[in-house]
Amino acid sequence: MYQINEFQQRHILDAALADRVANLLLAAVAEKGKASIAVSGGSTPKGFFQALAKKKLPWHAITVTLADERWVNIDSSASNTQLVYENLLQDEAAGATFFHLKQGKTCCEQTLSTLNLAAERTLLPLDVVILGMGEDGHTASLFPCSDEIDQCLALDSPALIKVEPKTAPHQRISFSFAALAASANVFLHISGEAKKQVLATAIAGEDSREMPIRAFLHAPNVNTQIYWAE
Ligand SMILES: O=C(O)[C@H](O)[C@@H](O)[C@H](O)[C@H](O)COP(=O)(O)O
Repeated sequence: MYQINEFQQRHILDAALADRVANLLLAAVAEKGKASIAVSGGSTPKGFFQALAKKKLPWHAITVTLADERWVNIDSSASNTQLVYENLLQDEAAGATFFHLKQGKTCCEQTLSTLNLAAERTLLPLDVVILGMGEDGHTASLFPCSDEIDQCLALDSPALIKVEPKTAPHQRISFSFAALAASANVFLHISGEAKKQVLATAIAGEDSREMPIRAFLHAPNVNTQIYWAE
């Protein structure tokens, strides 16, 4: 399932999404004493990150992580971690805990199993998930071109998996569809006409292996809130 929220300008979307997410995080902390959020990298979320960072929230009780990360050093311009440190873990949000997806020297089985245990212990199920979407219909690092696509979408996959996209650079570590879709609050943040067309194509078809975002749009038990601006 999905709902579409359209905004005329990106900064209005950013403010509205930050308000909504702040309320959800606050409610989760009030209920459980802690909250977790997975955000996406890419070029779209910067303004949203900066708006959310200014919210007065009990950030010390909030864990921030990424829906996916590229296996690159934090000083690389391709690092989503760097993007989050520079734009979200600032201002009020500087007090949040960050759960790193790139831990250990290599992205091997041992690294993944340690990471999965730590995620299970500290942040799953995610209270809030913010997804982006690529023009090929990928979301997080659930890439249609990858050999791991079945594992990306399988309901019994581990929360964190290794993905090697064939049409995008870098080895990735990504939350699986199952782990992301287990969140009660899944958002898809996109902007521009091209993404609107991609969304229309995704909505019109069924095959999630072809466009992984479809898994979030069509699953009856997931209500994906789409935030789109011009
Ligand atoms: O690390 C990443 O690349 C992502 O998390 C990815 O899923 C991203 O959200 C989309 O590719 C959209 O990226 P843009 O916002 O740059 O279009």
